[in-house]
Amino acid sequence: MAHNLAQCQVLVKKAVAAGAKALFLPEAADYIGSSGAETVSLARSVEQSEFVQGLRKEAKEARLPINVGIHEPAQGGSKVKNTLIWINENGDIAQRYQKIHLFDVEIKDGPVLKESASVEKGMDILEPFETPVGRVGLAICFDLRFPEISLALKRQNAQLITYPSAFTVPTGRAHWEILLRARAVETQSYIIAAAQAGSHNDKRLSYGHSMIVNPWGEIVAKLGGDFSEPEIATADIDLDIVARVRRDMPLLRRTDVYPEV
Ligand SMILES: O=C(O)CNC(=O)[C@H](CS)NC(=O)CCC(=O)C(=O)O
Repeated sequence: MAHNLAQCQVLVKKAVAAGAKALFLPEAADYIGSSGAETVSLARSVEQSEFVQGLRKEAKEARLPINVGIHEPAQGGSKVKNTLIWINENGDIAQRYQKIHLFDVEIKDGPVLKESASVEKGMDILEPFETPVGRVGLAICFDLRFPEISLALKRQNAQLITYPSAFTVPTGRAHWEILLRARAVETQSYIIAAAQAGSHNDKRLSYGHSMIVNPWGEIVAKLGGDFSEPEIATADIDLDIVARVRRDMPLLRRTDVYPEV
């Protein structure tokens, strides 16, 4: 966790140097455990987490809002929450989202993961909130495969939607870009997808390819999948483009035919 904090501090420096108004870090940026038991044993409350406290300090010193995926202990102690927090420019934790969809897969000759064994599922979509870069809606990684969340966030006037992730390599290769661009086109929003890249331990490898997609579905910034040091992708967020795309092509829902989400 100390190492991950140091990596994130490199990213804060790079974001400040680039003149960024906000920094979006990946899912589970505090650590990736090599087993469910390890993931649970490492979880700390935000007050007790050196990782979170360290980032709060960075945010405050740089006056830079930071969105970051972390683990928190769930009630009872046998599971964790896969949480995404918004640390504002004063260093305060202003928003919190708990991952709704948990990644349970058994892919032939590919990853076998059962997130629900160690993670408690979230029960709520968080209402989008105002930030210096626009109105942000939060979702995490596997949530990307469920357009209902992004549509609900759009209905509540999100202008940017985040998908901090640690995608597996085979599923990332097959689906990452197409899903992110689809969510951008459907919601006519900016999609910010900060991704973990490379090897975590013997068992886990992440796809990387962080991306920022504009409301027309164009990739406006993109990173690779292999790094010697942490990298940032930057893009101008132009809320006039959000307004224009929505005005030029209104996507009026037929909630008389299908349910509203
Ligand atoms: O394990 C942790 O501590 C952090 N959580 C994750 O990395 C999660 C659960 S294993 N990863 C995903 O949801 C990948 C989804 C994915 O790869 C896909 O949808 O294809």
